[in-house]
Amino acid sequence: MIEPDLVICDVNLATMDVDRSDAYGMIEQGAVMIKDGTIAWLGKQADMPRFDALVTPVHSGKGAWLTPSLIDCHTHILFAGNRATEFEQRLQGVSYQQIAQQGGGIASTVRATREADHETLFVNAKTRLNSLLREGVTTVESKTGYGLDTENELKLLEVNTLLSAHHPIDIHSTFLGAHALPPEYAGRADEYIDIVCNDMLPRVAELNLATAVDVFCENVGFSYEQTRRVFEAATKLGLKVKCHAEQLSNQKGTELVAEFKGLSADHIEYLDEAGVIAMANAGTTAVLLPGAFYFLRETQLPPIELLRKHHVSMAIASDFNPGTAPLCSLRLMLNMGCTLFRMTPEETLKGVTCEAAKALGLSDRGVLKEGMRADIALWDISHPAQLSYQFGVNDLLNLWILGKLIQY
Ligand SMILES: O=C(O)CC[C@@H]1NC(=O)NC1=O
Ligand SMILES: [Fe+3]
Repeated sequence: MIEPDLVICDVNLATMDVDRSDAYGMIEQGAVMIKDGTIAWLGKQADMPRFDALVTPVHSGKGAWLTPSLIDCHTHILFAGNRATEFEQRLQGVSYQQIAQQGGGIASTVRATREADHETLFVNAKTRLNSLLREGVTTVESKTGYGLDTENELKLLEVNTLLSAHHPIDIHSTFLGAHALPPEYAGRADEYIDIVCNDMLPRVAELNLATAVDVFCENVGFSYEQTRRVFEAATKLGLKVKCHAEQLSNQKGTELVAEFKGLSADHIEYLDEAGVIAMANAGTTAVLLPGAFYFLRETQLPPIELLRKHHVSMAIASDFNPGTAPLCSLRLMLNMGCTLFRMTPEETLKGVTCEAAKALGLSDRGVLKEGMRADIALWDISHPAQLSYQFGVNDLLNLWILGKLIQY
């Protein structure tokens, strides 16, 4: 007999377990038993093992739907200031280039972030995490990238450590020192990459402040060769790599991150079939970011059919950032994944659960399965497709992290 800490019954399960033949890994009229923060048993309620109902808390879902809680595998929540005035300028026809020449764009967020202390950055990020928590998000990847010098990039990683200790959401840190060229290195990109590789990365690894390293490989970011240098330095230090790749053009960043068996290639609107095949061969996950596509009014769609053809995992994330995706909602991304990218509701729900876990190199979450973390969401819906179909409806009934009920 199992002695669970909690039993959740009278529910329908969208397990997202690809080993189950039904869509969404569906189990109707199911139940879940939780022990020590993990799933001890799940299945048809009629098959549930005996337990002592007198001592075990039982939560009836009253026929609602249970899924793995959601994972936002690509965010830039660590920053100060905002770019609302730029938003106005762009609506009046001022181009990105003109704004950047005026010292706007990423540079303006870098100035504000460098001036901000730990507390300001913590409070800013906490507010954004609370918004995601209310949508059922319990794991978030948080990138650096607005410090752009050793002191400030480490400051951002220290804030991530504080957030993980003081917020229920599980934070995974990615170092993105190669996000943009800081103004003091204008025209000297190779020298800045020297600093990233020889000063920042060793400190990040020594202090164990990040689990992955990302680079913005783009004609307005860093070159293929500069990206390779960062990946080589990261790999030597035992850090996994991922890449903002093919967002605005094809710089072959995806093939490069695949060469390093990287975790993910992110954005990939301009990806070609050679890049998709490289991802398939390397097991690299595609991270699709419909929020930036929408906010930039991009017209080049990512190659969804090619990703399907070559069985490349597809995750979806918010890319929340002040410049190209000031949209702090993973549920909105579920809807945009279908509406803009023509993905199926099952693909988008996989994109924020099991595939998002894969994009972060995590194998302990994102699926309702025995042995997995009991990170679970209960929804007031009559079918899992409703999670991408409807937006803005308060349909989250309950949220558990490691089997503990979360107030949000
Ligand atoms: O504009 C910003 O602040 C970030 C832009 C953001 N960063 C990146 O690598 N791609 C993006 O869209
Ligand atoms: Fe991004």
